[in-house]
Amino acid sequence: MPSAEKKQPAPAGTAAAKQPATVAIIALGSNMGDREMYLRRAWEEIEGRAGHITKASSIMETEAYGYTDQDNFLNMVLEIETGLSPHRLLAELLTIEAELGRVRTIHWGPRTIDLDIIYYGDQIIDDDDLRVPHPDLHNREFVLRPIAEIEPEWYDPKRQKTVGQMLDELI
Ligand SMILES: Nc1ncnc2c1ncn2[C@@H]1O[C@H](COP(=O)(O)OP(=O)(O)OP(=O)(O)O)[C@@H](O)[C@H]1O
Ligand SMILES: Nc1nc2c(c(=O)[nH]1)N=C(CO)CN2
Repeated sequence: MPSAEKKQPAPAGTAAAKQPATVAIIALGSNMGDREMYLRRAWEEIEGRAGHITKASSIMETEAYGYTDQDNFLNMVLEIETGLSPHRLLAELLTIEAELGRVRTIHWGPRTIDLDIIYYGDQIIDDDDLRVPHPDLHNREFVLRPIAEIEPEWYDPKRQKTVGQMLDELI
């Protein structure tokens, strides 16, 4: 896996010095209202409070997966370097979703913005409130394709395959 864990210490005295940065992949999706605006706002908020964005995929229009009777999504992924723990990162993403007006109604239903942690370095987390790598990512072209664009060799520690391999198997 390329550069998933960055161990070099941050300069002493900075906030980031408390914990070495970890490279994480965040998936963004929107299918309500001004979808591009929601992606842009989420991007700005992630940079401001979740970590430093190091790579961004292109924005892709995708048909709804799962609950299909809803509008098309715009999807993309961001690669970030973050000093936050996985649960702190999740808490920040949930706050951003709430601030951008997301209301949970239908499972897998329409949303102004959905933010998922797909990978957090090479960690495997199986808690009630946080599962990483995302448990359904291998079935989701709208997740695999944008990651493959920026990190095709990213190695999935659970499925023991690269993102590129999983995408090839899905399509
Ligand atoms: N990897 C993860 N990233 C984001 N949320 C997660 C993750 N694993 C578990 N969760 C939990 O999922 C909860 C509900 O998520 P959400 O409503 O966005 O699900 P969903 O988007 O409808 O479905 P899916 O997670 O399959 O895309 C969150 O409050 C969070 O606690
Ligand atoms: N195309 C697409 N379909 C979805 C998406 C999404 O982001 N894109 N998110 C879902 C719930 O997380 C359910 N279905």
